[in-house]
Amino acid sequence: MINFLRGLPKVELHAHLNGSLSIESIKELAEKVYGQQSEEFAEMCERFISFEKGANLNDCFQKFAFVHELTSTPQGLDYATQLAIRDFARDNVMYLELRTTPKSNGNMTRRAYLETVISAIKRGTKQHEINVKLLPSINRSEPVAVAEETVALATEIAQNEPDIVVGIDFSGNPNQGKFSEFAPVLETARKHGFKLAIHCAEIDNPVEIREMLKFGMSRCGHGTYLGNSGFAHMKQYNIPIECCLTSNVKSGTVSSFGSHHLKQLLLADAPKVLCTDDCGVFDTTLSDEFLLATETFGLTQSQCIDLIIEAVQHSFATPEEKLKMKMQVYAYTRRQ
Ligand SMILES: CNc1ncnc2c1ncn2[C@@H]1O[C@H](COP(=O)(O)O)[C@@H](O)[C@H]1O
Ligand SMILES: [Zn+2]
Repeated sequence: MINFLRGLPKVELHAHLNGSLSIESIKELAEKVYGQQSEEFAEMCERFISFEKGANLNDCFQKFAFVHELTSTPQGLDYATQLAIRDFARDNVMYLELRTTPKSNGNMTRRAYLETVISAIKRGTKQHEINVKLLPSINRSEPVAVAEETVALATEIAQNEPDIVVGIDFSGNPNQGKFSEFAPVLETARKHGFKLAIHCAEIDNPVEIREMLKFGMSRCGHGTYLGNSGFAHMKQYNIPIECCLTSNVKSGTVSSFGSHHLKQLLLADAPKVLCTDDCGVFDTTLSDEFLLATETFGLTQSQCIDLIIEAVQHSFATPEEKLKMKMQVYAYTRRQ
């Protein structure tokens, strides 16, 4: 099964750039940024991917600082983006929607951050057989003014790069920030033609979940606490839930793989896509996530193919790109 899954051309719709670097790539990046690496750095890498029993989401969010340090210069960010694309391409991901929060610091502005990532995407897609889109992220734990700047920049840059900048992601620590305060800027993004991928119901917050469902979205990140009525809503409006099994279990929002809500979504025939979230932090790959789904829920090879086709449908790709992806999947299945 694992060889079939590794070879299968896959679609990754939920991947945060700074969370997606494998340990090997982090080491490569550190070599590039800092030069020769110490034993201490190797130990930090081990700590980065190890989770204490009972770890929670807040613990996860602390981990990102480690990578953010390495991507705090244009050179580091450029290299990190290329490495992330290479890692996904090596796992036979044919289409990737990468999301990342533009950050400003003494080395670069948010505009420079986005331009650096886009330039790396353009080179990465020439070097590897992969199509990559970008969803600039709004981090809910930052001020609304930052979100406004991100959406304004995304809107401007998308005029020159309409094939790359296709949507906006709403993410960050769900214990912080209020969705209602970000709704106006997300509405502006939607009016400018961006698709919205919103982290929704990653924790149990019924008031916010209601607000988000009313607001609407193109895709829902996690959806863990939507409950049966929420799942029915998503099915009615054809909004897929981006399921990230390892992320949810390691961050403690789901207690075990067997109790993951993917099971209910499969039973209800509700829209769903399998994703990694942060394959670096959670030490996984998209192929591993599919393997987990086959082992936990008994999915067959043909059901895995159906899930890829479902992801193609829910991607923010053009109709031509979607057709090309389907042909690639069918060509692979014919060779099996
Ligand atoms: C585990 N579940 C999650 N829930 C919510 N937001 C998450 C997340 N995992 C990652 N992020 C968001 O992505 C950022 C890292 O990538 P970028 O620096 O943007 O490339 C994190 O700082 C957080 O804002
Ligand atoms: Zn996420």
